[in-house]
Amino acid sequence: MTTIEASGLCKRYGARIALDGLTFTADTGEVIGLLGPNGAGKTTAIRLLTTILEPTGGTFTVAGIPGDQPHRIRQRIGVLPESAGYPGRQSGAEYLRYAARLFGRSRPDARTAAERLLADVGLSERAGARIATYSRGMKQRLGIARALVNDPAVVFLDEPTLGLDPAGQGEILATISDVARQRGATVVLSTHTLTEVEQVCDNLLILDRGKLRAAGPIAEIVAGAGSLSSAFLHLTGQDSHD
Ligand SMILES: Nc1ncnc2c1ncn2[C@@H]1O[C@H](COP(=O)(O)OP(=O)(O)OP(=O)(O)O)[C@@H](O)[C@H]1O
Repeated sequence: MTTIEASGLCKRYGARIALDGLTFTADTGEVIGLLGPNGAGKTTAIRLLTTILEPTGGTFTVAGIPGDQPHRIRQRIGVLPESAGYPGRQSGAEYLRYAARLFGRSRPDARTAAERLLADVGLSERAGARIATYSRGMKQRLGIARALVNDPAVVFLDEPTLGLDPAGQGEILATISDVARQRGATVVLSTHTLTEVEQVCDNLLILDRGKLRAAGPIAEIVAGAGSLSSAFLHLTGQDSHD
């Protein structure tokens, strides 16, 4: 089932075009990578699809809901923004229980949901510890759990592995795969790390300076270029640094 449809999506800031006609679809259970160098338009695309920004052109639907109904879309999505802040004095369990209550869960339901989500992201053992004592990777996993609290159809993760060591990165990537496979959610993963894309993404969108340079299964994008890094260099003129 198609869960995201974007057609000619544009965002302008005065004379600057941050996103220039993004068109793609994504399906249930798919991890779709949004890849591109700095300034490519990845965060802008995520902000448009999550209804934080309004497009200056084009149309989209998320979870079958048209983009002009942002309140309904927000009920059906989960988001881990690029730089999420956390209340350091709360425990992970308190934070998730509160988030579940915001979505209208009863107190016992919120407790059960928080416990399950903490287990899903491998944080059960630290559930009662203050978030201030969590590592960066643990905070990111808590952020993913927070994004799942309303059982979303589509989850948007903006550079979730930024600043993590390889072990932390691996844990996040495993969590992302689980979200797509076990929950059947669509995951939109923004990154500029090619190895990450190759490990978890089914399909890929390569953006550069606001324009979509390639879209489709990784194997198709790699075909001809020999490797994803060669394809990336060819499409964006930039080295991938990994
Ligand atoms: N509020 C804004 N006002 C003006 N220009 C903006 C604004 N937000 C983004 N831009 C510009 O739009 C372009 C796309 O930015 P965006 O943040 O979407 O890129 P990105 O691919 O997420 O980059 P990064 O990997 O550095 O986060 C950039 O040229 C950026 O400078």
